[in-house]
Amino acid sequence: MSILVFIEHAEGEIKKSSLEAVSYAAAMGEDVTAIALGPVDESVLKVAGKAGASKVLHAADEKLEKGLIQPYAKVIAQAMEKEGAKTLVLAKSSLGDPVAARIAAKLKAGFVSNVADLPDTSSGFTVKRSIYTGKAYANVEMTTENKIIGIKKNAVELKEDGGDASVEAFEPTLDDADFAVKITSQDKQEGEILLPEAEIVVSGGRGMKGPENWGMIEDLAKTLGAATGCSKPVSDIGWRPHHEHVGQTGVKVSPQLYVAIGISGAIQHLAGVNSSKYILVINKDEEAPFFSAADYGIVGDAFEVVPKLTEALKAAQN
Ligand SMILES: Cc1cc2nc3c(=O)[nH]c(=O)nc-3n(C[C@H](O)[C@H](O)[C@H](O)COP(=O)(O)OP(=O)(O)OC[C@H]3O[C@@H](n4cnc5c(N)ncnc54)[C@H](O)[C@@H]3O)c2cc1C
Repeated sequence: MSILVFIEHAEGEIKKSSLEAVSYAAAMGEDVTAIALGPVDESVLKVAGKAGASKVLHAADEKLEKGLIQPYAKVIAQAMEKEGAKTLVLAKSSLGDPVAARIAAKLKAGFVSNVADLPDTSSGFTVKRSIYTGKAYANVEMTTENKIIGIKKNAVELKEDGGDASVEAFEPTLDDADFAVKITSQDKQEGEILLPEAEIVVSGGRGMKGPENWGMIEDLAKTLGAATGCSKPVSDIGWRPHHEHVGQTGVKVSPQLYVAIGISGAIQHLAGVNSSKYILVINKDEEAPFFSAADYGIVGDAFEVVPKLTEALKAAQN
């Protein structure tokens, strides 16, 4: 019996969070089949093998190009039935969660999202999910035969030592009613790294004193290939656009590295960043609360530290 993993792709690549989901399923010790929807090159899908999938089902229909909840749920449920898969694993995402909820209703499956560790099967089937914006864990027992597990970003080690997966065309049964809801257009910020997807985020707070000083944040971000973010007051005052505001009431990020510059570390800000793998804090006040959430800290004036850091990184890159 195999585990099915729904993999999302964008701009000709499988999303890293989906590859983490494949690695999670492979670590469960069963054969892993992945499923990808919409047009994408076969060579891209083969990469799922490195993370642990033996096969990728590809429903290449152009109508599945954009992530539509209803048809996606139908296709993935059909794939589960075809493969005899009782477990579906997918990355927790704005697409994955509603698709999973719909499949759960269809297949009478239990669904737990934001899972951060492998299931404990010593007595029953219990998964550990991250709650309270990463501040605590809940153990959840799943008693249904069909199970859906949504994986928290950055919680699982990505396996990269497998071979290529085989790719098999998958022809689902769909009808016009499945496409009753259409995405008519999608606008994306151009030329920037999107904050929610970024692997590295460089954020500035009120300690930056004014918008005229953001050049050094942008320079550091560009050097690191990072997206830029900010604290709420910074966007409230209009120093930075609102879509950069990180925190409880803003964007929640889960990058590999979050660099917080001149941000105090209020609980509402931390709520948006504590899923980051590593946090580096630069603050001139050694008592700033952010230091207790940091993996690395530099106590110093941002106006001295940041240009030196950027310079050193540029020198190291050359
Ligand atoms: C309901 C509610 C929701 C909220 N939601 C959010 C949210 O989503 N996101 C969010 O960010 N906030 C949110 N807030 C606001 C939050 O409580 C804090 O007020 C805010 O995060 C503080 O922003 P800051 O750290 O940029 O500014 P400050 O608290 O003013 O901190 C500035 C920091 O910069 C440091 N500093 C000053 N000069 C320098 C220098 N030269 N070099 C280095 N460091 C320097 C200071 O030591 C200080 O630690 C919310 C508040 C409420 C009540």
